[in-house]
Amino acid sequence: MAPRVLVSDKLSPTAVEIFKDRGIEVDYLPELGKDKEKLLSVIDQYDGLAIRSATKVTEKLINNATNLKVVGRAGIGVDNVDIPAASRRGIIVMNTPFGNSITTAEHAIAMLFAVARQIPEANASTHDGKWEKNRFMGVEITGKTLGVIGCGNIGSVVAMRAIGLKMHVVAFDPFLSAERASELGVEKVELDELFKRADFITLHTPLTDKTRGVIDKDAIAKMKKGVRIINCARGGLVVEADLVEGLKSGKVAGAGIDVFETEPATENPLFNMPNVVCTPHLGASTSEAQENVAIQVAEQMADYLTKGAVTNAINMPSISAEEAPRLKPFIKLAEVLGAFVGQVTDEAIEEVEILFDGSTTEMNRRALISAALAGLIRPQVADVNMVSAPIMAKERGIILSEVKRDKSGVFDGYIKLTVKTSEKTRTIAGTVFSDGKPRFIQIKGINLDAEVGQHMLYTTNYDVPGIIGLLGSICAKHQVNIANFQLGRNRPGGDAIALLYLDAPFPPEVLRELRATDVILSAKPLSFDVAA
Ligand SMILES: NC(=O)c1ccc[n+]([C@@H]2O[C@H](COP(=O)([O-])OP(=O)(O)OC[C@H]3O[C@@H](n4cnc5c(N)ncnc54)[C@H](O)[C@@H]3O)[C@@H](O)[C@H]2O)c1
Ligand SMILES: O=C(O)CC[C@@H](O)C(=O)O
Repeated sequence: MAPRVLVSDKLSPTAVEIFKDRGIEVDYLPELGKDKEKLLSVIDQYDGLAIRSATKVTEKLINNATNLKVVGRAGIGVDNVDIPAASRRGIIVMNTPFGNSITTAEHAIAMLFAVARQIPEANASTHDGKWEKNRFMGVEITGKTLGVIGCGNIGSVVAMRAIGLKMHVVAFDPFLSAERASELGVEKVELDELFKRADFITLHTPLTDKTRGVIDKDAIAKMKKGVRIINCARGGLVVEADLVEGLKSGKVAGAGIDVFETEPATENPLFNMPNVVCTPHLGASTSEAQENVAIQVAEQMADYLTKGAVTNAINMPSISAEEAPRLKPFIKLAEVLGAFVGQVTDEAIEEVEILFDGSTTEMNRRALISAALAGLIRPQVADVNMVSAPIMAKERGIILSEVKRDKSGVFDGYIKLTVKTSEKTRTIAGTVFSDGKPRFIQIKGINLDAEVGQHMLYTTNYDVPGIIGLLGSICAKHQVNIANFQLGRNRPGGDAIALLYLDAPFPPEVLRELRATDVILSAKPLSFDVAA
């Protein structure tokens, strides 16, 4: 059945065309972004949800979205999506990190000029026929210092434009390297230094616990008298009540505000204050940017829904469309290795080590680790997937480590999983053969070459004569048909294991009989999803 996507915000029609061209059924219902109840009632019909900022992807919506696999944000900020809730449900959240950066940077520069020259108020007054030439005395921006808080994609474009306008740019961004700062021609400073020196301040960080309220009354107190503040990033970065006070006192000479603490902002203390220029979250609103983000989000969502490729996901490692075919069998391998250990483990898992040998070191290891964790946790939590598994592992306090090693054996590469619980340490290794199918190549340190079957029985036993006969006769007595058999041992007379391939799940009463023998140490039925 073709995947179904709902577009619940206003997106360029190109996105709809792309979905259709890629064989995806699409419903374009932009009014649903503002109609929470209706959206809640239909969301279970969709595999994908394409949004801008009006749709709020809340935990409640996610809980109703029983088929949803991907949320695509045509834009940058994903603060309208409950990412932890989506991740717990295994839903990928993607954004389009570059498509509207230039447009938003240009809006910030437009705000800079609008506030420097009071253009909106001068415009309104002139339209009113007042000709108030003396009322609107502006300031030049040439030679002035611009303080950029957050020098990422948008902040750096703003910085470059401002340098072109002959401003001096100081930037505060804990993640800005000295090399990048010098490449951009900005001076990297601490926040207090920026407050002290900037004539204009522009914000370009995400809204996080660290950045919330970065411009408050204490920050304003540290600024130059006559500073002008621009916010085209997120409402909440500026404490609006404190900015109002700063404007009233004359400490702040003007502000350009595109984003608000509460949106849609239909009333706000900043409205109608002198030299406060407000726009209704228009930063990304150019035809070019909207075309870019719509195309990008539709391509990314279609790639995921039709090919399993993951690009620009917030909660999942990327998998390119090119690498997806080669990676897919190894993802399956990592998952079955995890699933094997997960099914034989009854105690709480404390530590997981994933060893990548040879060619697997060059692969997308984050994706492989997520797959191994998903397999490991699934016996306890059925609906875990590669998105939710790393979070669940973290929530369970599992310590995760990764080891990379050059090719060390006969295989081009393999993956080995070591799982430590309070009781014991279990190891299993596997590889993918040229037929694209995963194989177990070592269990408990015992080498073997075993395919993965849908229904299996795993036993540990003493290496004594008669094991095959014993297993065979007990199974035969209960009409359990053995399709195949694999044995392995560490040394003659030492530890041994057996893997039985069965046509149906292993009946519990037969297990009891097997465990009652004095040569079978443990017997665990296993099942694997062997579908490609
Ligand atoms: N107004 C709009 O319509 C509009 C459009 C696009 C983006 N945005 C918003 O603009 C913001 C920036 O977007 P971007 O694409 O440049 O993001 P980005 O991730 O490329 O850049 C953000 C920068 O902020 C920095 N940062 C993080 N924490 C910081 C802190 N505590 N102090 C200082 N810097 C910090 C990061 O290191 C990064 O360099 C986002 O909030 C985004 O949602 C708004
Ligand atoms: O979709 C929009 O208009 C706003 C987008 C913007 O806030 C973003 O974070 O990309």
